[in-house]
Amino acid sequence: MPSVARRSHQPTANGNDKSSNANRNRRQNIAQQKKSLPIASVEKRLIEEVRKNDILIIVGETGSGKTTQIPQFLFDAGFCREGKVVGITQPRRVAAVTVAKRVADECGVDLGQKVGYSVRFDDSTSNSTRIKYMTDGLLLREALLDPYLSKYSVIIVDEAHERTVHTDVLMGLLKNVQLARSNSTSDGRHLNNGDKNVNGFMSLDKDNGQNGNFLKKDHRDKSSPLKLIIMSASLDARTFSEYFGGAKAVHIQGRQFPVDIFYTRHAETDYLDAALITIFQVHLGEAPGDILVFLTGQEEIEAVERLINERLTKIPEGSRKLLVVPIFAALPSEQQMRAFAPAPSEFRKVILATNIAETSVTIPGIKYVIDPGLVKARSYDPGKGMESLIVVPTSKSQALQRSGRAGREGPGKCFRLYPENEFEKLEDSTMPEIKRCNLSNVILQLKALGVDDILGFDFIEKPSRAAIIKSLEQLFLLGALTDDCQLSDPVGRQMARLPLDPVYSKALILASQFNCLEEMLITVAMLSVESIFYTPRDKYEEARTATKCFGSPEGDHITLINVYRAANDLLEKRTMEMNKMKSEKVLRKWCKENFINSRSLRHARDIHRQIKGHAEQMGLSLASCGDDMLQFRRCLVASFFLNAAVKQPDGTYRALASGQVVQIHPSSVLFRKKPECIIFNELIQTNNKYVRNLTRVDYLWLTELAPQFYAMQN
Ligand SMILES: Nc1ncnc2c1ncn2[C@@H]1O[C@H](COP(=O)(O)OP(=O)(O)OP(=O)(O)O)[C@@H](O)[C@H]1O
Repeated sequence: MPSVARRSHQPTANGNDKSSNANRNRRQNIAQQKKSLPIASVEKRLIEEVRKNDILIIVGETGSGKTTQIPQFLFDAGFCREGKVVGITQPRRVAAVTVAKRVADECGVDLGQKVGYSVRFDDSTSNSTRIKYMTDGLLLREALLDPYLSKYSVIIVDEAHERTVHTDVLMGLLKNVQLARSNSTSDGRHLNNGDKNVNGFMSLDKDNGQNGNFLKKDHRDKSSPLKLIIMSASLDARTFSEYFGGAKAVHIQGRQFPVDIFYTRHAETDYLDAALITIFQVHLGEAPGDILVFLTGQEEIEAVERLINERLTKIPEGSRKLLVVPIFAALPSEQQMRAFAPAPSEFRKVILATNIAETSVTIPGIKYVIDPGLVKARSYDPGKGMESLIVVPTSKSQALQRSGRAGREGPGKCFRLYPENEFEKLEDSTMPEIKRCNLSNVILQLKALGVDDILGFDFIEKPSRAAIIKSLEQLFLLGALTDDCQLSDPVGRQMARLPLDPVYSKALILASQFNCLEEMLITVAMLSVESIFYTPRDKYEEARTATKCFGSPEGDHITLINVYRAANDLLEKRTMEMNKMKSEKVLRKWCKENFINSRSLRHARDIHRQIKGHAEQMGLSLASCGDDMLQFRRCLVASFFLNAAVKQPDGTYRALASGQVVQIHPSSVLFRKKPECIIFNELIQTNNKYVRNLTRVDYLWLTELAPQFYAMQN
């Protein structure tokens, strides 16, 4: 294939010719690539299977072309006639966005037209969108407004092996939607459940409610059953097949390019150091090609980023051309996209990623994967009602997915930083998230969908009874459920509409009554990001002095508000004279001087903008309590009363709801002050149990502001 560069030496009439040639070349390349994918040769047979089976399970190697090609096959086979849409869910937004971009490109259309994506807070679809990529959580939200998911002819649940809590709930929901749609009469009435429901539900929108809405839409007739496809590279097809009553499973053979797997001889004692050494070994010893390293979280990624940059200064100048690009969930989308952009040609790119880059995505240029074999996972103790994040070994299927990120454009190599016999000991697949997380959010959504009997819901794997009951209890205490376990109106309904954890949703609703919504919006945004303060070990004292000016004697919540407002003031003062780029620069400089993590702050500002929009839409009163922070602290108690702790004689604290003994984390502004009673937002479990993000409160406020819990206790 002649390269664009070579062509540019030839005389051309004008620049347009050049770019149209380049475009033509690109299109030919893409067409060629599509044809060479293993899946291309089975298009016809796959479509036949979809026609014959209402539920189909597809298992095919990573990179075989499932995610990008199958939706296009379905489109070409007529599944999008009469305005119908093929929907593809992904566990992660970054996958939904990047795959949609790629498929739009392959189809030669603008993103948002025939091909689009929709993720929380970001919608790139239009009336003409026929192939729609989205997160599983988003499809669940859509079901609140359109219980029959009537615009979809096919829904593909991709990367089902990840078993996110949303995927699992979606599975139960889709099973019922499919049944309801195949049992609908031509006037749209559902035969089994009378007028009322699919999952037993009514729509969230009141005037969209029980009887009216779905009877009007004539496309929910018998002629439009919903096709379901469950897809992954590393799926235990039997579990899914059994769940869907013996659904057919097909396997797509073949992968595009080989990936050689390497293991260490012995277990590594320091996996970060091992990762660092491997990065430099690849950089200095292997053929060109970018590197993807899997780490467990933002802090770790940022630490490794610094270490790489430090080490780079110590190697010969000619070998320094290594560009480090981080990618993790809390990074704003534009910054995440930097990982997908090519590095300048003289550089090798090393991407430091969490498991958000583990499935579905193709990062162009990646030839080497470095996998320490660890992941940060949620863990939940229903007895104590506490959720925490812990670092655990990956499963075999995660390891497979990770190595599958290489070998997509050519042969690749994967370096697993553990011995081969350790691999054999790994679990085959990850424990479903639904079995290890707080279920309040899921239950709130199911309730909003009208599912009354949560314990009886057809989960693919049931969460424990104790976890369900604990979460029902929490929702009741938050006022989201009535005495007879129905969604309360308006509080429960409002909470279900906010795309936040239920306690945070409740905090916003209460804050509008306490006249401190402005402060609470900032607090929730700042609490939603990882580590606002950044304290390098070698500059500990300097950092403490710099951040002192934001510190509030009342605690960390107000301290966070102070930081946010100081940044805002700075930007407001300068915006008049500066364009956006300059103001970003100023903010970055200010953050650096004040030991604030500028990425986290930007992310918090982004979240703030979005949740403020939701609060406005819901008509919540956007007042500020001004200097009267007492109101705000009282509101914290009314919202987060389940996280209250009191000081014990030995200086430790007892968390009142769970009875656990905890300590104040050294990063808190109240670390030395040790007030009598506190409200906290986070529990971290290391050798000790630490609470972080806390505020001093009055013990008596607990019974006054949360009598539903504390009056019962006394
Ligand atoms: N953005 C992209 N740039 C270049 N090539 C791409 C891009 N996206 C996909 N491809 C090509 O298409 C192939 C198929 O990708 P696709 O995501 O459809 O595979 P998959 O079978 O769904 O893989 P996985 O199970 O890993 O999600 C990739 O291996 C790669 O060669």
